[in-house]
Amino acid sequence: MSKEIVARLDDKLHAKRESFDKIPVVDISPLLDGSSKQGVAKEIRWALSNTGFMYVKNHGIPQDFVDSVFNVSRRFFDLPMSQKMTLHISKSDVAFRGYIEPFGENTDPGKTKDLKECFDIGPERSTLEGPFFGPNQWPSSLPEFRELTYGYHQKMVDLAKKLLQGIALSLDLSESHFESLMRDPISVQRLLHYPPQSGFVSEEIIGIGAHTDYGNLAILAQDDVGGLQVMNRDGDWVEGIPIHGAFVINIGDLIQRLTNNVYLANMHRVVNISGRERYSIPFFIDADFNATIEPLASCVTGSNPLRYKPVTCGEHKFGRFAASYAHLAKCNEVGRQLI
Ligand SMILES: O=C(O)CCC(=O)C(=O)O
Ligand SMILES: [Fe+2]
Repeated sequence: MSKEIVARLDDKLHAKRESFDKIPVVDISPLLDGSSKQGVAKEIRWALSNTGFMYVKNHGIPQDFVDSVFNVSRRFFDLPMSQKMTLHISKSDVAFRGYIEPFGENTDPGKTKDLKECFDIGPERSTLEGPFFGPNQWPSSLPEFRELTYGYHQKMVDLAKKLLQGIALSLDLSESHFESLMRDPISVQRLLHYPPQSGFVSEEIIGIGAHTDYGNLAILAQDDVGGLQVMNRDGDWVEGIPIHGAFVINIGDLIQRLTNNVYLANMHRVVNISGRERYSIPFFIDADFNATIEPLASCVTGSNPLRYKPVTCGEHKFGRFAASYAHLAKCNEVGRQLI
């Protein structure tokens, strides 16, 4: 049965479908079980320096657990708006936890309003300690939500640390290179919902505007709806087609800075014209708030001269948050004084 076309895309929103030999799918079991860490590191290097993003499979997170987090996420976003707004991110001060409504965060603020709605969770604290560290907000009407989503967050922290061991090896660093920068890292477990768009769709409003991720690494679980577009190193938009059981891995700004652009933080965006609701579950891991990130000497050469000054993780991340959150626009200066 042919599918009814419900949306027409602005030319600027087209993405091509790359063959999979150009978007590597890396089996990371030899990294996790230690049988061939260097072999996986080699594949990671190829992926991140050529295409710039990759899928990982055999990551050890059971699919039925991922599915149960998708289920509870759907139930959360189905709650009435008035209930979701009681958990609004602005109520968590600068801990940045809770619900973000459509257009509440715009990741390409000069160009695009983001239609997505989100829920953010981070490392649990009993009181506000400073930017990115404070109590989470939990929906009282979904008692299982907390255990499932926070459990998923914990598993993602562990997986991200393993992936960063592989990334360190891929850069000829010791596998523990990132440990001293990540004793108590900033991390965000996010749930996302993208309503479908119909009619004429332009860059002005899409699921999530073009952006790079801010930190070290993102691990993304997506449902089977599709709509993720990733820019490859040639500057072409390509479809990040869902692969059942695999995660999409994106490098964030901090790894781009660390590697002096040897690995690029890919631009990506979401355009959901499938006619279906789309859900995704990205996890972001950064470094410690005060960790200084500067280019590795091994990545600075005659043909690739030094591109970045040192920056602290917290300073970089806060700046990107302040630029993209509607609720922070007015308190940008106030927020900055808290750093
Ligand atoms: O939903 C997706 O597929 C991508 C989400 C994303 O890029 C983000 O939250 O930073
Ligand atoms: Fe992203």
